[in-house]
Formats: sequence, structure tokens, C-alpha cells
Amino acid sequence: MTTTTTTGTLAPEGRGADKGRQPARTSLPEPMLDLVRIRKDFVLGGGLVGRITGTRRVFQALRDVSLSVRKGEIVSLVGESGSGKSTLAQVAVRLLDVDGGDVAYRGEGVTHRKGKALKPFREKVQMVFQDTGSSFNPRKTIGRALDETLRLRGVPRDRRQPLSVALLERVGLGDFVRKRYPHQLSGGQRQRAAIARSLAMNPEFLVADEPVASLDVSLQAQIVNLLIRLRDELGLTLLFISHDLALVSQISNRVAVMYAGRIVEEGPPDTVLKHPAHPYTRALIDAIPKGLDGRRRGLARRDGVKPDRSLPSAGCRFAPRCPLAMAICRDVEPASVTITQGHRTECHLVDEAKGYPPQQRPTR
Ligand SMILES: Nc1ncnc2c1ncn2[C@@H]1O[C@H](COP(=O)(O)OP(=O)(O)OP(=O)(O)O)[C@@H](O)[C@H]1O
Repeated sequence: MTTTTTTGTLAPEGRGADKGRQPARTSLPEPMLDLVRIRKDFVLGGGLVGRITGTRRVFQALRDVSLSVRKGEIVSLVGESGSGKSTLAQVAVRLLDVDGGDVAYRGEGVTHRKGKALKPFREKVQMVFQDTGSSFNPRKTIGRALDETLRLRGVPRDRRQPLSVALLERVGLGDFVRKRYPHQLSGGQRQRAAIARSLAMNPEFLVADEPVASLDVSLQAQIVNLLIRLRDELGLTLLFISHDLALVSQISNRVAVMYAGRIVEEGPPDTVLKHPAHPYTRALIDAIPKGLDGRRRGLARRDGVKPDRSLPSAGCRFAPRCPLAMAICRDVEPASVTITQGHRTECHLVDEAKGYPPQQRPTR
């Protein structure tokens, strides 16, 4: 059974006290998804009017973003709205083309694959969306939606119904759901049905884009626990997208913090939570409701100043909001610095030789 604490945190279910984490391994598991220096621009006001009036702008949604996910891992992307999480997720499943960089799956480049050449990748890497209401066709029953996906996979007609019932069972739904239309299901049931549909392609990798954001706290825990169970039972690998650092830190092997189209910090969740190296991560942690009053602190105070992402980048994008910004932060883009093994950040305050910045050194 899935259990939820009063604060909505995830409690261990069944075997193993720490279900989200993989046991320590001696050798690293095989790389599944590699995103290498991904750049994605959106052209705003790109039509004739934009050209005539000079209002055409290039918005840098992703700037040289690199991330790799290994077999069996749950890697989470966190960051505020607009930081580029969904754009990176869509790049990862090749729903969006890139303007620079490479996408590789199990060591093979898929960046420029199209049509038939992309089909095997599309089957193995499935996406689960937040808004399941609009991702299902309202005029088709869940059974029909599942049957169609199974048909795409080449499953013979007579095998589709029993297989879809088994898929529904795997995500904790009864076979009655086959006859229901999407609007006849609750939010939690619809998200389970959406996960069943993505499993119908027999994937190896799930990209879950805010899969629980529209659910209440207890349902969030159930869906997250379901994803962890599927990872364990089916050997899936997951890229999990959320704006909720507290939630992802409980389920992930690694957390990548995004800000204004960059990954500004990446590391094991415990390390990132206990020893945040980047002031933005610290602000995200401060924004987690604490204590009985549930007040969020930190980020809100600095919400007003957002970077202009249409300009060529100069300096650190967080500098205008950063309470610790120095002169160099406004002029020079920070390089990636490794603090401890597996924990890296992009911040001028962090000195590779000395580790954590003085203001943020862990106190024991
Ligand atoms: N097709 C598009 N055209 C122009 N701008 C876009 C397009 N898609 C996304 N953007 C912009 O790119 C930025 C990153 O968007 P993205 O959806 O990736 O952010 P996010 O971190 O997932 O935010 P959220 O949590 O709100 O979904 C946003 O400012 C968004 O407005």
C-alpha cells in the first residue's frame, strides 16, 4: 500500500525503506539518455510584421544544457516556471528539434533522425504529461485508446484486450476503466490510465513532465510511488520533471536544478538539499514550506527581477536576483565547477579548490 504522511511526503511502501534510491553499485550502469550541450531558441515575432517593425527576438530557452541518465536511475529536473524543464523534456523525446547539441540514446545519436529511423527510439522512450485531460481524445474510451497504442506496437487484434486489462491492472486500475471516457475518471485515475498507455509501447525510458502537478498531495504520493514501483518491476529509467524540490529529492538518484535555460546545479538529492552550492538552489530550498505556518521564504523576495533571455548571455543569469552577486557575476558566465564527486554547480562563489562558498559551507 502507498502511504502518505500528513505533510504529503512519500512513505516507504512494501519492501525496502528507501524505494526511490537504487542500491549502491560497484560499476556504473549503462548510459541511456545523453543530452550534450543542447541549445534551443524560440523566435518571437518572427513573421513579416516582426521583420518590418524590428520586434523579432530570439528567446534562448536552453543554452548548452548537458545531462545524462543511466539505466534504472530516476533523474529529476527542478526549477521555477519558465526555466526550460518542459523544453528539455521535449528535446529528450525528440518532440522538438534542437538548434545545437546532440541527443543520444544508448550511445547512438538520434538528434537528426526522422520518420522511420526515429520509430524505434519513439517506442522505447515514452512521455507522460501533466495534463492528461487533453492528452486523451475525449471521444474515445480508455480501452480504445489503449487498443490503438497496442496496434501501433504491432500487437495482434485478439491480444489487445487482455493486454490492456493487464496494463490497467499494473497501474492499479480495474478493467471497468476500459469502458470509461477520460472525463468519467478522476484526475488520479486518468494519470494512471495515461501511464498505462505509455507502458503499452513497452518502453525502457519514461519522461514524466510534471505528472503530479495537478493532483492533490495524497494522490501525488500515490502516482510517484507507482512510478517508482514500475521502475523496479519493469527496469524502467525515468527523467522526472517537477517544480517541487522537496518531492523530487525523495525519489531521485540525481537532481538537476534549472534556471533560465541552464542547469545551474546537479548532484545527489541529499547533497543538493543539505549543501546547496548555488544561491538559486538555496532560494528554492528556502521556498519549501516549513513548519506549521507553511510560509514560503526566500525566492518570493527576489521574484521581481528576471533575466532578459533574448539577449546574448553576459554573466550569470541569476545575478540580478542573487543576494551574493559580485561584479564578476554580471560580466562573466560561470563555468561548471565540481565540488565533490557527482556534485557540480555553475557559480563564481564556488571555488573548485576550496569547495563550498564561505557563505554556504555546511555546518555540522
Ligand atoms: N513554442 C514556444 N515559443 C516561444 N516560447 C516558448 C515556446 N515554448 C516555450 N517557450 C518559452 O520557453 C521558456 C521555457 O518554457 P518551458 O515550458 O520549457 O519552461 P518550464 O520550466 O517547463 O515551465 P513550466 O513549469 O511553467 O512548464 C518559457 O519562457 C516559455 O514561455
